[in-house]
Amino acid sequence: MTSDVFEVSLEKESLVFSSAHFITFNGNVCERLHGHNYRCKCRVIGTLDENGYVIDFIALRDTLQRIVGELDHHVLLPINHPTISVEKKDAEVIARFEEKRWVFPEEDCVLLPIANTTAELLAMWIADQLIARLDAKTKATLDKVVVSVDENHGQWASAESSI
Ligand SMILES: Nc1nc2c(c(=O)[nH]1)N=C([C@H](O)[C@H](O)COP(=O)(O)OP(=O)(O)OP(=O)(O)O)CN2
Repeated sequence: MTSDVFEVSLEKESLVFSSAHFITFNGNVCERLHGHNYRCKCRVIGTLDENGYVIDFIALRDTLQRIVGELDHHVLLPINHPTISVEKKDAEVIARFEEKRWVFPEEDCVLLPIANTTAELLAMWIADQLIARLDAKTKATLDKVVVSVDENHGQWASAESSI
């Protein structure tokens, strides 16, 4: 029996980020600012390179670790939200939703080009970052990346990106 398609996956204790966020749901319901100890894992599907790898575990691990490290201990804010506005001004970030207003030091925030900081959209952003940051050589044999984010003890959401 032969196989043309292989998969590697990473699920490690170190792939965590503790971040603050709030989302809206059902139209105009806006959560209070709160935090999660998020966990992240990924799967990469593809063919084998000359090493017999889909991708080097080490390259994948270190790249994903850097991405989640950039989210760790930050406030995550969506810049493509239809009704939350996010503005940078004088080294601060001001987020507004209806009558509510939050002001944070700019250095404490990560502004993300997504519509809501749901676990699904965080997973999508991380998958896109992972693909963008893996170098062209490493990406040569990859077909698909699946990133999963856990918001709260087993509440996982996943995003699948084809390359
Ligand atoms: N499919 C999704 N559903 C929900 C998401 C999400 O990202 N994707 N997010 C939320 C909220 O962010 C909510 O804050 C989730 O937090 P959680 O702490 O799990 O909610 P609870 O308050 O019910 O749990 P506690 O254990 O009491 O903190 C909702 N749904």
